Amino acid sequence: LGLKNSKKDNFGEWYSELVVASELISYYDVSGCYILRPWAYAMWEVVQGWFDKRIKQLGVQNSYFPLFITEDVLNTEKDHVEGFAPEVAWVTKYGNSTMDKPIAIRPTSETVMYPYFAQWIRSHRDLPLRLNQWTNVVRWEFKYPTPFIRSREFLWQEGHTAFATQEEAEKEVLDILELYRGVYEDVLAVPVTKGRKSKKEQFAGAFYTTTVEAYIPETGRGIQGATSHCLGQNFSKMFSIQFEDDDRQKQHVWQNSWGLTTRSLGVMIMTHADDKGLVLPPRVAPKQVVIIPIPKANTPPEMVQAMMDKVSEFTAALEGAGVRVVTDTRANYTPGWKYNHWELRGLPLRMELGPKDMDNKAVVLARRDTGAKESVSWDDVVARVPALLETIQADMFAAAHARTADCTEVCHSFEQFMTALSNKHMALTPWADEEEIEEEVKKKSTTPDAMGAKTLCLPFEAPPLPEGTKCFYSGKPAKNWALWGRSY
Ligand SMILES: O=C(C[C@H]1NCCC[C@H]1O)Cn1cnc2c(c1=O)CCCC2
Ligand SMILES: [Mg+2]
Repeated sequence: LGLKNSKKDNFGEWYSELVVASELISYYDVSGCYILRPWAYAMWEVVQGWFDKRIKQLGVQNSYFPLFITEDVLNTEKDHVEGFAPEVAWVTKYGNSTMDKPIAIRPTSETVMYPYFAQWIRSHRDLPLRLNQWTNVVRWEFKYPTPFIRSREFLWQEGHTAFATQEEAEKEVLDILELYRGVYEDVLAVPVTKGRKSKKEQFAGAFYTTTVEAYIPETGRGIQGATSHCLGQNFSKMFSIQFEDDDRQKQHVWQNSWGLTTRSLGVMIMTHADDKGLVLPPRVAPKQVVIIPIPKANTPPEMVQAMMDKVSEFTAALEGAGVRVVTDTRANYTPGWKYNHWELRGLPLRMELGPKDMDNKAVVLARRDTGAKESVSWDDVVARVPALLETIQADMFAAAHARTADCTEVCHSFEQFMTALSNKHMALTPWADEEEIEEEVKKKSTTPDAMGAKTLCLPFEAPPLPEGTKCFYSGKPAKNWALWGRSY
């Protein structure tokens, strides 16, 4: 029952125990792979539903491309793949036979899709082409696997779009990035920073990469939430994806690709969960209210029946109001046991209905995020519950935002930078925007028990940069601001 061994200050153990005890995850016998149990999958479906609805409003269509990639097609784009080659998983056998050529399992689908983009796109009338797919991908990662955060197979969506002009492509990059901000801040109640990745940190195949970055205060590590890349014409030149413009001139299309994964659920869990278990933001909670009748030993049978009728009545009324309800009327468990059970699973609200409440024609609502309890008369329940759920959503975001805001220090020297890291904070610094600086800082900030810091992003919203401001590290004229941190 509940979390036996660890508290959130013992973060790694706490997280691993929590995701299993709350029945989100089961460990699987292929290392780095996890089972997403219904409580987790239901949350992924909420994220999918929210994002899918909005990309369709933008004109994106879903499709499905094969899982397998031939070797020569995967290698079409040498430098985009060679850095990642060790992570690619291959099929070499079927039955007792050996494939004459091994086939790769998709780690991402640029090379799967783009030969067909080249076939389908002939004229500017075929543009824009905007496809998305909801799939699994496999990357044989060597870094420490962590449920949701890093696994060898994960679920994601990958958007792949093609436009006639740079302007259209660049506008979409930011439209999608705004949707990713919405997934994190409006659904998962997780604050993120929008920005561009540095040349060193960006996807090698991209023209530039934009990102939403989250932060885990307990570990002092940043984490990439989702990416929206402008690919420019890099891939269209490689795959000869051309269209004829009005003057019958052949032009290479401008492309984007963008992805969000099940990692988003792990970030939400790490951000909000506590020592009693999950704390789910109402918008992502598979169930938002658990109704628990509490008959006493001496409660007359007719009142017990009245209680149960009330439970059914509130369930129907709240579901009619769009609230996701579960009831716990199991006779063989104590109220305390039930409270633990549903707190561990993170339900935002508990509705208690005891004999006193029956006499007062009221219920008690208990918030999971603050523990606050309030008595609500029966007539007000159907109005109060949705309103309280919205309040909980907003309060959870505000609390997480406050925690993260305290975790960023503006630094003008390497000493201040190292102090920020030792405080498990992120460092926002003016810098000369040179890759050598990132390499040196990463080396110098690596300690025996902590990895080096890297640039998480160049934030779109940054302080002013007055003429003459110096790079925190090199002392050279600063070109822009960078947000640095240790990261996942
Ligand atoms: O996946 C991308 C780019 C792009 N893929 C589509 C979704 C958005 C965005 O992440 C980058 N990338 C990361 N990781 C790998 C590859 C890779 O291209 C290819 C080989 C295996 C590992
Ligand atoms: Mg990777």
